[in-house]
Amino acid sequence: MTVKSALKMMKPYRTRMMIIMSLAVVITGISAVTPFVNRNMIDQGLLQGDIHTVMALVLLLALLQIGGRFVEYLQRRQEIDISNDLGKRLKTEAFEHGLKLKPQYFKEQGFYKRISDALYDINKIMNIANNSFLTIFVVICKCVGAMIGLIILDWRLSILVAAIMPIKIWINIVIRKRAEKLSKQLMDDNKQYNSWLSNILSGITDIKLWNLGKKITAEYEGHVQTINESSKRLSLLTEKNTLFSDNIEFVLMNAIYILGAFLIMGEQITFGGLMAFITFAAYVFSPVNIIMELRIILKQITPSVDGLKRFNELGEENYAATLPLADKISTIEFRNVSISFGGVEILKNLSLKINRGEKVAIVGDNGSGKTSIINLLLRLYEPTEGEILMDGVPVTEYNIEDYRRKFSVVSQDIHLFQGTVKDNITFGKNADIAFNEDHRLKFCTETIENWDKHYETQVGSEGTKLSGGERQKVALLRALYHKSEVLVLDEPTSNYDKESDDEFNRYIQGNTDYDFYFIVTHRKGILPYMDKVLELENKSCVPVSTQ
Ligand SMILES: Nc1ncnc2c1ncn2[C@@H]1O[C@H](COP(=O)(O)OP(=O)(O)OP(=O)(O)O)[C@@H](O)[C@H]1O
Repeated sequence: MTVKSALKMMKPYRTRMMIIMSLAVVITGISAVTPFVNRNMIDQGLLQGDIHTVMALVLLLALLQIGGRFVEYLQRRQEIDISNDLGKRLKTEAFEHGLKLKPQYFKEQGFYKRISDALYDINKIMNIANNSFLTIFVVICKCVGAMIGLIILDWRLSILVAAIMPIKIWINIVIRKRAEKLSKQLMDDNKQYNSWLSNILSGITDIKLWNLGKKITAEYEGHVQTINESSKRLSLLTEKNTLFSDNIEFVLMNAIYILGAFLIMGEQITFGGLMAFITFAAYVFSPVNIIMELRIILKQITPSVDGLKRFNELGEENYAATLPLADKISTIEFRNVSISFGGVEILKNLSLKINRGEKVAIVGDNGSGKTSIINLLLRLYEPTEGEILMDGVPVTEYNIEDYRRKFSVVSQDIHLFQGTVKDNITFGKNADIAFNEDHRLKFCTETIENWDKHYETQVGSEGTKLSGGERQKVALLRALYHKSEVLVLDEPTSNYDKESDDEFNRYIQGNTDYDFYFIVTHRKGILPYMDKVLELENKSCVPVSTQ
């Protein structure tokens, strides 16, 4: 993360940052003053047997301590607010960016994996904020304050304290390098686990049917074990850092005692001065330790910062275009369109032109590329070569949301969201469902009206409470409810019973609600009602008779 991008990220929090820094100045003052009060309390109070001075200075020390803690609390509050808000912002932005990504990025890794990887990276980065990254200002101020106090108390002992710093920094550099490597390993382990889990979650039924439970559990255990080992190595590294730092401090303290003893004997420092020095040397060390640990944490998040950067750089679909689409589309054209997957060509040089009012069926063998044509039309796939035009303009020049608004779609793989049938049809619009009056749709609406709760029936997770045919009927009603110009149906009746299929064909036959109809089908009954039937053969389309 560059300093520039970090500063840009913190821009909305300028006021809060100012508050944090002002509070830091107060803490610096308290840190600088406290050692002197402590020394005077010992020299002029304790050693002189002056109880009044002791009482007064102890009270002053208590006030400084309580005041300092309260200021730190106020500061921490600001920090938590910033961290929460920043976390929410980053996650929401990543989620929104994820939704806008070009569909090609979900081919190899599904949406869940892409998003969960990005959210994992954000959580890692936010770790920094939660580990009081902002407090670094305060910590530095505190350290500087205490250092000034120590120098005034005794410059010779202060040199001893300062001499230890390069050793601590050197250890830290070594540990940081290792931390970066281990963090990358932990991140890769977590991402692999996420990928595995997203694949498993969607296959629970098959896991049961094929008795894969034991195998999957063993795989799960393996993933958890790998992650545990990586995080253990990382945690132990932090512990090693603490171990070395503590021992160095221990040696230093003893050196201060010895040098301090000589200084007291030479009457160059008072007893109270030495005690105050030793107590407040810790004021210097604990901030230095925090800063060093933060440097390690910074290294730990480097792979996540890089990962998030790569995610943010993935291209989005065209949401920016302002080129208006005609209210009524006249033509849709595929011009020399080819598409390949992993070097395997599925469609080659496909050209076709559909005019307004035409009903088009696409037929062909399994895997011949019918759904690919639909996905190209819906801009879920991009042609490897050639282009698709709407009213003579390449579709890529239109704003993606405006473009998709032109389509009412029933996909081959229907997804229903958890909720009621009505939720799934209207997407939360509180309007009445008026299909009931359309008699041509009775084959769909009657199915739903026969249920106890009609449109209020719960569909279950991914629509599992409904049968395959019922799901297709709900999906058809959804497409019709959000009526637009182009009706796209990809094997919409593959699970229908014979009667419903016939009714559906009759519905399409008499229907003029849409300007364009694209129907992918293996069922021949609908073909006589189509204006054009295109058969996919040898990676291209050939018109066939509609009879
Ligand atoms: N996202 C993808 N990544 C890789 N290969 C793909 C992808 N989408 C489609 N294919 C491949 O392209 C070919 C055509 O697939 P498509 O779904 O278009 O066929 P289809 O004619 O609709 O088949 P079906 O009648 O079985 O539904 C298949 O061999 C499929 O494996």
